[in-house]
Amino acid sequence: MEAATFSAARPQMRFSVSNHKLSWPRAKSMSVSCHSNGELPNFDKPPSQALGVLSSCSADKSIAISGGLYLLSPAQKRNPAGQTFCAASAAGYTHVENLVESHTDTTEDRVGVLLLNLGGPETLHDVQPFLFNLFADPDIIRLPRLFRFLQRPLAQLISVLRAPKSKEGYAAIGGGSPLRKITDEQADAIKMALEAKGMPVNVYVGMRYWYPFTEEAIHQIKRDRITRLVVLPLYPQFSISTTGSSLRVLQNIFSEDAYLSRLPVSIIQSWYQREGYIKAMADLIRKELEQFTKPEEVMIFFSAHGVPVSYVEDAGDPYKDQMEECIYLIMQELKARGFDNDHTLAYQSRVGPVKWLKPYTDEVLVELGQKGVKSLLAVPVSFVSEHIETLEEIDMEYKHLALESGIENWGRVPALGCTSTFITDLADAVIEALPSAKAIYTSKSTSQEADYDPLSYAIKMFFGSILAFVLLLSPKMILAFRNHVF
Ligand SMILES: C=CC1=C(C)c2cc3[nH]c(cc4nc(cc5[nH]c(cc1n2)c(C)c5CCC(=O)O)C(CCC(=O)O)=C4C)c(C)c3C=C
Ligand SMILES: [Fe+2]
Repeated sequence: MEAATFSAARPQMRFSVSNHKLSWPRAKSMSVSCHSNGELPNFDKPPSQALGVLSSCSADKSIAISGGLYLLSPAQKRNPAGQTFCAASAAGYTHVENLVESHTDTTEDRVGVLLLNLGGPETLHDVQPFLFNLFADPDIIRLPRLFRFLQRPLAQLISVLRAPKSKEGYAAIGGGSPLRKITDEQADAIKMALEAKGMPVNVYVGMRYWYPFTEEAIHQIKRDRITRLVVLPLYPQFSISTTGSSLRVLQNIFSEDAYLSRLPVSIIQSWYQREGYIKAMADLIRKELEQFTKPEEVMIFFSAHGVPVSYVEDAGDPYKDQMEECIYLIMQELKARGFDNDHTLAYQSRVGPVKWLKPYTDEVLVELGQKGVKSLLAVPVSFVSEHIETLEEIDMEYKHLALESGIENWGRVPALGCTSTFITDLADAVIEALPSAKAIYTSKSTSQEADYDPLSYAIKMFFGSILAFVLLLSPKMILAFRNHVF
């Protein structure tokens, strides 16, 4: 097994970021190329300030890259084609081989589109290691720098505590997440839509916490000798915890690789304001509204995945603003079509003992029932595919709660999936972003020494685990982890 080969150098690099906005009072059009002059990456800032600036951060990369691989058996480290995609060191560090060291101007143009998504466990057996990968992500559990060495022991502990509740949820939706299958279908549909528009592309799927991992997708991009790349996260709104986290993985891989650092790349950081997406959402809502006997009396209930309040208030996550803007645009579109329904936004799926964005979906449902609302249409607004949060949490838990609280007529808008207006719009987003793809310039470091010392790592793991157990094994914490919190 190889030890880590990360250098502590901070390369200079440049990513191109596209952001296409519709009319919204607070929205500004943006299409920028950001430059980094060796500053540390700052996903703690809104993307307008921080995204597109991808430079190396040695403190984070061991966690971010290895997070996806820890606990996997050698067999699991292979993609379905049987190729080893990353070699994990004893410490869980990864090293992406330099398969292609350079591409020249004479190379034929081969466009790649990299879809980023969260990933989900495919079987119940995958649930705990999937949860480990999620909680080992420093963009999901944000520990102060001093306590970063606790990230992995904490992730281990929390994933074990959370696994039984998660397994129940996945068991209820057929024993695993449908996210991989749906994302693959979306990838095929985007490829076909782009081909139909005269742009042949290879589309890759890179998941953050389960197969196919982002590292695998990048490996394949290198094998295919892609010459221009568009990165398209499948999250309409940007959050540090979703798109930000996946971009951090890319940042870590790209900063270490000669080929990737020269590859022209364009990142579409968010697309909640795109006309095609807004119209596709309005189409789905209209269709479901018309299923009710009295559509005009239905309250449209937008339910978004929450994030901890500290992300928005302390770290400047634009997620909440973008969510509100997105809902404003959807409602404007519905109004233009003659639908003047009441609507509300609440946040679901909170986990852990911290404050999350309010209002909480479960609390609002009860309040609405008490206020006499009789018909309600739930709209999952932060996802574009069905998964545990829609199929189990909304369709089972929230529906049950709503009916119990006095709501009589319940409906739910399906996730966009492969809806043709939506896929066409994503294809357009790729076409629009491609011209601004820019190479990432990096001053490749000559020093390849690893910042990994097995003894100090073992000592930290040992004491960290003890501390984590002492801190976390209070009855209140365990309860928080086991139930809807963690
Ligand atoms: C916009 C989408 C999402 C945000 C923001 C987000 C933040 C976030 N999530 C957790 C913890 C968990 N998320 C889990 C599943 C899950 N999360 C999203 C999307 C967002 N998460 C999706 C699409 C899924 C489902 C994946 C699938 O299996 O299909 C889970 C596991 C399920 C469970 O046990 O409830 C956890 C845990 C945190 C802590 C967080 C922000 C900090
Ligand atoms: Fe989540």
